[in-house]
Parts: sequence; structure tokens; C-alpha cells
Amino acid sequence: MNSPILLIAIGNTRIKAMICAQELFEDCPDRSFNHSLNHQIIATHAYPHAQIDQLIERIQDQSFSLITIASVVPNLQTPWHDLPQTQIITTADVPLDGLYSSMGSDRALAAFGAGEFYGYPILVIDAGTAITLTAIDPHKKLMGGAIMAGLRSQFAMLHSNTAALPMLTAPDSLPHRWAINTNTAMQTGIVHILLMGLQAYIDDWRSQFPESKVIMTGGDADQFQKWGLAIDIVDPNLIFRGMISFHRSCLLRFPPDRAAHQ
Ligand SMILES: Nc1ncnc2c1ncn2[C@@H]1O[C@H](COP(=O)(O)OP(=O)(O)OP(=O)(O)O)[C@@H](O)[C@H]1O
Ligand SMILES: CC(C)(CO)[C@@H](O)C(=O)NCCC(=O)O
Ligand SMILES: [K+]
Repeated sequence: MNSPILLIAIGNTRIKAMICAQELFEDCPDRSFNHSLNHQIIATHAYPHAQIDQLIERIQDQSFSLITIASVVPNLQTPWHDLPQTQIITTADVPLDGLYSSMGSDRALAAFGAGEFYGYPILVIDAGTAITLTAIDPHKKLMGGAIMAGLRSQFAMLHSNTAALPMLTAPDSLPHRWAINTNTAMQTGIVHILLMGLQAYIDDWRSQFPESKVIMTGGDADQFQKWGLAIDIVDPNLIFRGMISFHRSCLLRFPPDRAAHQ
């Protein structure tokens, strides 16, 4: 058996790694390679930046035929960055039209992975350290997007920029809109206003592309779905799907047996 591949996505809070079987990249006539992702995943890991040593310890003894890294934290180097089989994917590598050069590679890859898997047009909402919306039209062109502070970041901002407000986490169930104590007031303000704002974006998108799917990913995606945000699917693996789709598109353009004979 070929050694597995390692996919690494470096976000602003956590480093996420997926180990999957090499067979993902074997030639097949349609997009079924991607549909089989769930069966090919050997392991997934997510560690905050400060605990990167634990990730290293977990996988340092394994050998990988291919390593792919996408990062939105340029100064964070890992032991995998400099290996000969490592490829760093940037936004410029992602085969979608109209991407701008400073756009995060996580957004470009998640949108590409979502579009290739669920079809275009597509709206991707990534609820992580930041919340991003990334909208791709039927011609695989960026329509546009938005960036705002993520759920945890909003609580952290209120706490660090005021004298009296505590550091809180988001409530499990949707709080009553009109609060009569500090903690609920903070929670209700952040949660309801985020939900209403995101819903307005989703409604606007659906009015232009009624057939489009709306996909959510990122650490808080499940929470937003529980609160009733009208998304179609939560998919935690969009960025990894984007990496696999990227390799797939390279293989289709440069099949290995042809390259070997040139
Ligand atoms: N174990 C965890 N550690 C940190 N955040 C978590 C965890 N579980 C859920 N979360 C939530 O996930 C959010 C961070 O999301 P995520 O881990 O996707 O961010 P990230 O790694 O910084 O990615 P990005 O940079 O793409 O936003 C926080 O708002 C937090 O509420
Ligand atoms: C917005 C974040 C922080 C989300 O992870 C990342 O995608 C990023 O640093 N983006 C650069 C700016 C942009 O996407 O327009
Ligand atoms: K993100």
C-alpha cells in the first residue's frame, strides 16, 4: 500500500490535520474520488497553535507520500513545511476566477472544495476565529464576500475592551432577545445580531441564486445550525475537500504517466 497523504490547514486559532489514503488521487472518470472522502479518512487532528508539539508527537513517526499545507498565519512554520514532498497551496493556486491576491487561502480552498463537491453556485460560511462569507457564482467566479469577528472573538473583544464585562462563552440554546442581566445581555446581543446579519446575507444570496446550496464550516458551524440559522449543510471538511480537488485538477491537467514520458 502507498503511504498516506497529510493535509494541514493552519487557522488563526488551531492547526488542523487530516491523514487520508493515497487512493483518493487515483484516476477515476468522475468526481467520485471526492464522494468517498469519508471512507478514506484515516485520522483528523485539531490543536491550538500552542499545542503544536502534541500534533508533532502524534504523527512524527508516520511517513507521507504527499503533504499539503494551506495557512492564513504566514509566520507559523511547522516541521512539515520544508520536506521535499510538501506543497504549500496559496490563493493564487486555486482554480476559481476573480479571487483577489490578499484573500485567505482558507476561504479560497473552502469555496473551491464546496463548489466541486456540492456544485456551483455556492455560498460558504466559515465560522472560525473570524466569520467569513464567500460566494461563488455559476461560472466559478467570486461574486464577493464578507469578514467579521467570530463568536469567541466577539466575546473576547467585549471583555478586553471594557472594565466591567466578563469573558463569556456562547450559550447552548438561543437566549431571550431582551435581557435583564449583564451576561445574558452580552450573549443575546452577540448571538442574535450575528444570526440576523448572517440570515440577511443568506436571504440576499438565495434571492439571486435560489438553487444554490449554503454550506457552513468552522469551529462554530454546529452551534449556528442549532440556533436555527437557515443553512443547508454543515461540512467540517471543506478546506480539505478543496485541497483534494486542487490535486485532482492538477492530475487531470498533468497525468503522471504522461509527465513521466516527457
Ligand atoms: N476546541 C476548540 N478550540 C478552539 N475553538 C473552538 C474549539 N471548539 C470549538 N471552537 C470554536 O471554534 C471557533 C474557532 O474556530 P476554528 O477552530 O475553526 O478557528 P481557526 O482554527 O482559527 O480557523 P480560522 O482561522 O479559519 O478561523 C471559536 O469561535 C470557538 O468558539
Ligand atoms: C479572514 C481570515 C482570518 C479567516 O480565517 C483569513 O481568511 C484571512 O486572513 N484572510 C485575508 C483577508 C481576506 O480574505 O480578504
Ligand atoms: K476560517
